[in-house]
Amino acid sequence: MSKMRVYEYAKQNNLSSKAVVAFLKEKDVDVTNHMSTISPNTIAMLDKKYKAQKQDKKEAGDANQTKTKKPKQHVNPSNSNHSQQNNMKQNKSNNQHKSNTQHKPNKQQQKTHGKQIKGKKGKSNTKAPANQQTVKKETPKAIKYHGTLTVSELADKLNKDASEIIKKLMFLGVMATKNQDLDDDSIELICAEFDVEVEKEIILEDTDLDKYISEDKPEDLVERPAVVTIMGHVDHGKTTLLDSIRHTKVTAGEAGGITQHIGAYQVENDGKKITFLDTPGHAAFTSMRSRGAQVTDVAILVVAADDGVMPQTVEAINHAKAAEVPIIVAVNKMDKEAANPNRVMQELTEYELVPEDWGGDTIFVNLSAIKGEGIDELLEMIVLVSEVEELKANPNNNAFGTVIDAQLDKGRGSVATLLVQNGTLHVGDSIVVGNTHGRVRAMVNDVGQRVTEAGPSTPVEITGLNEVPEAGDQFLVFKDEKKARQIGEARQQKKIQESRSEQTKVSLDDLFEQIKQGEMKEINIIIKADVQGSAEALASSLRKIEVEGVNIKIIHSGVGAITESDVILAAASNAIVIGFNVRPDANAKKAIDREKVDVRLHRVIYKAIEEVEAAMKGLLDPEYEEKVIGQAEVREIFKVSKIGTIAGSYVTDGKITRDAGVRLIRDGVVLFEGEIEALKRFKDDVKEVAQNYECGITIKNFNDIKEGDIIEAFIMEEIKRV
Ligand SMILES: Nc1nc2c(ncn2[C@@H]2O[C@H](COP(=O)(O)OP(=O)(O)OP(=O)(O)O)[C@@H](O)[C@H]2O)c(=O)[nH]1
Repeated sequence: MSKMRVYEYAKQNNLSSKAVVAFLKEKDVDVTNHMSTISPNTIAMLDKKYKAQKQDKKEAGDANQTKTKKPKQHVNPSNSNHSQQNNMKQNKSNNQHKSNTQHKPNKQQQKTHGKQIKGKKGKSNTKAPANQQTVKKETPKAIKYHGTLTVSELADKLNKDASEIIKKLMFLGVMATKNQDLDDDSIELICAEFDVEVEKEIILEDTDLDKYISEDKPEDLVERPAVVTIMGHVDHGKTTLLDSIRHTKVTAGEAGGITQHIGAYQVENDGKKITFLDTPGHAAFTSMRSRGAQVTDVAILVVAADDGVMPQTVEAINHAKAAEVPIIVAVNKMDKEAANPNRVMQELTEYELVPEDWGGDTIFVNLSAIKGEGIDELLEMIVLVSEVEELKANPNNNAFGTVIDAQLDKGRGSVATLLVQNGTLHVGDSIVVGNTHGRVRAMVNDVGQRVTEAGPSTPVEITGLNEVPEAGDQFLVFKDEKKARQIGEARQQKKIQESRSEQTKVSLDDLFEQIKQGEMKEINIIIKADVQGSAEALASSLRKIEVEGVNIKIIHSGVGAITESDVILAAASNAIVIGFNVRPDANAKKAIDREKVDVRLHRVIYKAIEEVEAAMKGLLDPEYEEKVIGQAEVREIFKVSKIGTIAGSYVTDGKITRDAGVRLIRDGVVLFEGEIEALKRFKDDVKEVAQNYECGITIKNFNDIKEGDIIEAFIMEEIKRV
């Protein structure tokens, strides 16, 4: 038992600090006020007094609870008299066991409690005075809540101890901690246990943009252009392809042929438009998706014909698959001598991308981005796929969509490229964008022309927002300017609040809880390993783990360090990353912190498997390792009859802390291992003593200390898995 302050003890035991201080003073313990520190001995003394009392309190409390549970009994005089008598009887008999000195502060405490009750409820005279200290607050008849409640929040509402709720939950077969959210059913069950009516208030989130999106009737929907993202391995030609498409297809003569880079552009093929997002690569694609924005309809996977499938090719495939976006394979650099499109096709079959000629359904287009060959065919195929996908929108609705890019321009202020996903955006529209708002002042299209409106799948750069939104933010137009302002401001507020309460992603430690609560039936895992063989071995062993009702889904596996892109994919897909003989690189480490992604590093396959399996079964205990934090040399011994042996010591190394574990070492042999009872500098209790300082140490339940002994202090540290 370590030391604590009076108020801590009082709080833990539901007592008033005043009563505790009074009692201790009476016992000649040196305390002045609620901030005074009390030693383990004193705590033991207090326990002796109050824990015994608590038992009484509990019994009396139980009797009382029955009363409050059934309100009818309240008004039944014979009943209440009966219980009064009962309680009085109990109290009397309890007091008989106590000495006079104990009796006194007891009374004083009753008085304080009595006052509180009177002040709050004004009902104290309906209860027996001797019983007042045992009555906490009454159980309410009904409670209301919205959203969710944690165990301790529910306890507060019911005027109960969290432990009582935890106990009830245990009986219901649910293991819960104080800070755990309860689902509606559990809240209802617990309240039923206490005879409390419960009502969940549904508060509509006024800040949710979805709430304001009006549904379109099927007859109002018309075809819209596909939005395409180009992905692939480094240097396989993504940028060249984007440029090539733009130059061959952007209508000549528009804005003098000068193209603007606004983050997206549109081309026309056979009278059909296609929108290309201008940031190639899957990181941007997935970071948008992780923010809830699904903008891409079709993914073009660029694979260099002379290089074949490379690690980022695989990543891109997995990112597109995770987003359930159809993939068209563009086999690039066909002009090169070493081009081998068959090899590319062969390699991609492993990833379930099988060309139609080989019995699959993936479209492959051979091209040379640099020469502009095969571009037309690619565009045709995109149109084909988008027709199959039946991409539609209602141009007559209020516009909504996603921010593609945004920045602060010295002259123009906040400048944002928006992709309209539904409706039509007009100059002058009142708009909420992410957590900011404003009025569309001016709109410029992808070829630098000023426009007054932009329909579905059109990218436009707008000015007029109060602040700079973020890529991936959603926007929505409001007819009413005031409403837009209100919602924009409310969202800003909400964002501030949310950034305070940390977002949590799946972690192995709470996996079991989530599985149990039915939140998750599938566990997404990303594997990174040093060699392909181990990645495969790990993946296949993980897939074999069988825990009822849960599936493991390997959404990506690859060779090499854990990268930022892996982490972003994990965050977007609520996945856990397992690193086998690899480490996160610097950017990935930052992303892990930022995105709160659970990353587990292993060197032995079966350990990784065991860990996931254990987590799935809810057995994941934190692992601890011992860390020696300091040593002290015993220089003098004081024997005090009440306390035992005090070792006057000198800290030779590190530090000694009051809550550390200690070992007594004599001539290199460990004689005893235990806890510190008291750590003092002169007369004061201290939390820690640093190197080169003297101190007095008493060891709990151990007095055989001699001069020259070494006291070693150690702590148990949880092993960080990352
Ligand atoms: N021969 C040939 N070279 C090409 C072709 N397409 C791209 N390249 C060349 O390949 C190199 C890489 O092309 P990029 O378009 O920059 O590749 P990327 O995929 O955008 O690369 P990152 O932006 O680094 O990811 C450049 O030197 C291009 O000129 C092609 O069709 N044929």
